[in-house]
Amino acid sequence: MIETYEVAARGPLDALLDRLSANYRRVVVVYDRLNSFAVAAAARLRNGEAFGLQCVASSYNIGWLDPAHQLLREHGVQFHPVDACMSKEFVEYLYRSEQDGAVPAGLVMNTCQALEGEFINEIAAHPMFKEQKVFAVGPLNPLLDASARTPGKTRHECMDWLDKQPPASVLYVSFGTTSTLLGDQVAELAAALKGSKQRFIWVLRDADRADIFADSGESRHTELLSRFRAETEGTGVVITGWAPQLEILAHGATAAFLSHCGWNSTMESLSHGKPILAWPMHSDQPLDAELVCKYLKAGLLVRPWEKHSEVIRAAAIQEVIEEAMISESGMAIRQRAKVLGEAVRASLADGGSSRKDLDDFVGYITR
Ligand SMILES: O=c1ccn([C@@H]2O[C@H](COP(=O)(O)OP(=O)(O)O[C@H]3O[C@H](CO)[C@@H](O)[C@H](O)[C@H]3O)[C@@H](O)[C@H]2O)c(=O)[nH]1
Repeated sequence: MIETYEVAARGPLDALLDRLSANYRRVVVVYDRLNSFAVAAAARLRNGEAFGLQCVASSYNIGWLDPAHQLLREHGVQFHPVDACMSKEFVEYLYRSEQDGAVPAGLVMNTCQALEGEFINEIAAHPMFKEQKVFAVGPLNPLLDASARTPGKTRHECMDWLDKQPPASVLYVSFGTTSTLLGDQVAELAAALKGSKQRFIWVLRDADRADIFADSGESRHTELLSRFRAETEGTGVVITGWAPQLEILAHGATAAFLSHCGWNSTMESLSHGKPILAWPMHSDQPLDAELVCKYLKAGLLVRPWEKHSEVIRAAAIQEVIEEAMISESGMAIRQRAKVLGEAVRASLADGGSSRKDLDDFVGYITR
């Protein structure tokens, strides 16, 4: 399917770049690294250059290049073989696009020194990237303040509920846009949330198909949901549509995030100082979970990758929720995430490393 998209996208991209190239001194193409065909499209122009936008962790790059890299080993961070975490077709596509020969001018990465300094510096010095400029400009997500009101926008009703909860008391649960939990696993997670007696917001959605804003979890779980909502009324909220994730993570009542560890969710959570209960599903997520829990020490593993084909029982999930929300070790992890959150924010402020890299990037492309 991705090949079909690529074939269809090449023509319109070439046409757009030709138009821009004729009218501007320089054309800079910032492309998602999955769209590496954009490198050749930029190279065709007399005045074009391409920068890969890296939407995954730079430690994932390191693991991809050398799964037994010292930086990973030193911290007990495990890089699981890529073909154990992704479909064979997708891995083949990634290798093919890596080998198509075209080299971009550089990389713009959604990460920052405060979280991944050692890995970023290692990438910048790596022979594979030595001809390229590397800029770590993350987080790319907006940083919201704790009152979490986006001016001019209608607030999601869960935010009014969150306003009424005590500070740092709510667990936010979401698995991003590409995962669907088995019915049995949904039931176990529901039992764990109820059993833990902790406040929660649970985004129960299936993987996106066409419309990302569509309600995608309600119908499959009607029976369970009506019972669960009645049993947990006042303690939690279930959302089956699109949740205002950033606002929830920024809110002062939110204590922690039970997450699949997609890189955007990981950055969004840490940049708002919230620890992660890590439940990786596929791709880069197992490494992100290891990075957060073992390297950054700002999370707890709910499900180690080795158990990804098993249904995790309620008791095991509940144990991790309780550890994160009410134990002393959980408090230490929450405190660590808070400190990291402040460091991430400082990266974007005047004098911060991401601010400098962004200024350098803009300086370079406008030279
Ligand atoms: O109800 C929802 C669900 C999601 N989001 C947002 O959607 C994004 C989800 O991104 P991410 O956490 O990275 O998860 P995925 O959608 O699963 O991301 C895919 O792409 C990422 C890289 O871009 C990879 O790291 C992941 O493994 C891959 O699954 C985030 O910005 C969330 O804030 C919402 O705002 N509301």
